[in-house]
Amino acid sequence: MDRGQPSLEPAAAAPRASGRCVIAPVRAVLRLRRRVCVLRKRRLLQPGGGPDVGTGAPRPGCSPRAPRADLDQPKFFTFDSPAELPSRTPRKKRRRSRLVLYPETSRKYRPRVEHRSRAQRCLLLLVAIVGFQVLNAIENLDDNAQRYDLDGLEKALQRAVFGQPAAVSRIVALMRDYLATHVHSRPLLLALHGPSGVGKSHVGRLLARHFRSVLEDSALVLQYHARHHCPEARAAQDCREELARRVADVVARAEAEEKTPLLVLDDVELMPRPLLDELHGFLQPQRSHHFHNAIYVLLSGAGGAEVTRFVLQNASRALPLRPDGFRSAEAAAAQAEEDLRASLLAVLSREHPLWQAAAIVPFLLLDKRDVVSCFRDEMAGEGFFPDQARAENLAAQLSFYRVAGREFAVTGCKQVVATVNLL
Ligand SMILES: Nc1ncnc2c1ncn2[C@@H]1O[C@H](COP(=O)(O)OP(=O)(O)OP(=O)(O)O)[C@@H](O)[C@H]1O
Repeated sequence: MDRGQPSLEPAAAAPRASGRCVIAPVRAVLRLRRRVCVLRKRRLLQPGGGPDVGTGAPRPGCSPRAPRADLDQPKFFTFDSPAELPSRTPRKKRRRSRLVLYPETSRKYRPRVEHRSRAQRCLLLLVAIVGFQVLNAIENLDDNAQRYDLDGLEKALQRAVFGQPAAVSRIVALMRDYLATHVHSRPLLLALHGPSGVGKSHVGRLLARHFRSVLEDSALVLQYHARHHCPEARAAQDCREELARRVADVVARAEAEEKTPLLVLDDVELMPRPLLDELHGFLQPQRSHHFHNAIYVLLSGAGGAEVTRFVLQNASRALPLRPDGFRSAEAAAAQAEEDLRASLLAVLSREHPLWQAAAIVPFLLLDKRDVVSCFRDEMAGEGFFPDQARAENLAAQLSFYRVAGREFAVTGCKQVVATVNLL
């Protein structure tokens, strides 16, 4: 740059004495630089002085500490630093934001916006939906338990049925499990088996009464007595068709009302084989789905001999079949009942395949104490004072199996009604 402008001061470039041959050119160069800087600054300060006007940028070679207005400005001290000077150019007026007055208790600043990923939001939504559905399902199940009042049923059975606590618990537990879901792949088939007079029909009647009251439609409860509805004289095929029609009517009606019907079939041991075949057909998966939503209770004396033998063989154990509140006794009773069910299932399955699909509930022999309770209950029902001594006297007239110091009624409470009627 310096060498590019030698013509600005030609006199300075004239040759001098030989001792000064180095200093003279340097001085000339410095003088030239200073001169160029002054000229530039003047040019910058002129109005409309070219494209560089107002940029304020010092050129290379000129002192950065010398602002462009230095020449015209008075030399006195200010607090403005040189760096602040360019900002003195007229600024645009900024609009003041309106002052917002917040109440004392509220937030005075905007909440921080948290950036969450979309996947996280979707996941949260999914969790909320699933949680809502689970709650809804639990509520529906609770509704179902309330609709059929299974707690009430359990209490009623425990109060009215003597000597069969295990059977009552099992019946209610199976019903509770079944009614806990709305959609079923097959009906619930309860098979109550035991000797005569131990309360099978009694339980069947109590169940029918309970379901009639909770379903609020007596047509959704079918009570079929083989002895009465299909006596020996009647053709088995007619009975089969009639049974099929009655069951179809009940399940179709229950489907329309979105309820689970109850079908109690008594004296099943007297049923001709075609009727058992028909019943077996109701359980098949290929049947229309409304046949799957039903509770069948089959009452039968078949297997009664096995139950009697089992009870008498186990009578010497410390109340093995009567869970009277002791944990060990309960465990022993549960195991004994499991064995009994397995042996009954083996016997009954040989008779008909229907029983393989059934939940077997054994009804045990009643002991003397239970028979006395039956007498007292019947006496109270008939308007007599339920005197304990009198009930014991009446019970003593019945026949008992006497094993290991215990007494089991041969005919259970079967003769109780007839005996009390004679009083
Ligand atoms: N465990 C029991 N608790 C209360 N009462 C009972 C019990 N067992 C029988 N009874 C009374 O005896 C009567 C006859 O019993 P139930 O008809 O239930 O016997 P069952 O087991 O069905 O016998 P079967 O197989 O001969 O019909 C009932 O009406 C009931 O009053």
